[in-house]
Amino acid sequence: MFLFDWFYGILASLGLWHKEAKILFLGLDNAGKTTLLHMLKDERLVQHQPTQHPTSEELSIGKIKFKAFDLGGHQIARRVWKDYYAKVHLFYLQIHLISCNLMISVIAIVFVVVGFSKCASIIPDNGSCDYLIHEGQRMRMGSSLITALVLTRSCFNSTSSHNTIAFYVDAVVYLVDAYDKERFAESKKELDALLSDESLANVPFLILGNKIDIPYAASEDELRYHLGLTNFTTGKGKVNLGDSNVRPLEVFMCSIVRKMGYGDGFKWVSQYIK
Ligand SMILES: Nc1nc2c(ncn2[C@@H]2O[C@H](COP(=O)(O)OP(=O)(O)OP(=O)(O)O)[C@@H](O)[C@H]2O)c(=O)[nH]1
Ligand SMILES: [Mg+2]
Repeated sequence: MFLFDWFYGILASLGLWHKEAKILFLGLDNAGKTTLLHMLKDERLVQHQPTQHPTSEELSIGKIKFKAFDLGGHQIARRVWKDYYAKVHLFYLQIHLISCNLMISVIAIVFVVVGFSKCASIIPDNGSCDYLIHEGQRMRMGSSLITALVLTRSCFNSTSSHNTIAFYVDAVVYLVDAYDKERFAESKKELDALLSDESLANVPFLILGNKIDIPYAASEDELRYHLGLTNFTTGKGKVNLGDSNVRPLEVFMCSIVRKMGYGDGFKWVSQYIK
């Protein structure tokens, strides 16, 4: 099978069967992310509803495991993109009960439970608790968290520290609808935000200009120009960027429905996945 061959060939040549590569599929709504994911998964062209919730697919071919994350592209969905690549600040909060008024303690505990209910983990440990808080979730905890901390300060002795780790992303595949010229500026804005995010510094970006089967879709040069990439792409084919500290970035035009173009793109990006 053709798709099997090129996919296996790309990943096998890189030794990716030894690890689970994490690739994010990003881009505006209607760009074709889910269509691509399913085309890679089972080579089927399916009409999808707009993606409401992030999904991931383990693409397992032979011994190769490859995890692709399809994050919806509409405006609300874009807010969670960061949760999938941002550096994670782990807040380490150790709380010891030191006193006090039972009523305040109970209220404090309720607020703590509500406020921290979305935390990554809660590990009871001899009367103290450690809370690991995901940076992306921190904002959403809102007032109950603040109230919890204020209350706990009054009846608990707490110490906190935090350190930063990063979720590792191997590559970003950024899809653009090459026919929808009116939305190039919006697409550029989102792309610029991703490219300037320090959590994604040095992560290879494959930009796919999709839907070139539609007459009057933008050409590659046109797309590069509108995305502001004219002088920023790093070259097709095998380009060794090893010691240069330059982020690999390239534009490939494709038509997912016609099964053309994206294979070259994946082949290109795979050389930069360590
Ligand atoms: N003509 C054409 N249409 C395509 C192509 N790829 C995808 N589409 C169509 O574009 C529309 C949107 O595709 P989706 O894969 O749902 O887009 P998405 O990026 O996942 O969108 P959200 O889930 O809203 O973020 C669908 O109607 C697809 O059939 C292509 O190569 N050519
Ligand atoms: Mg989708």
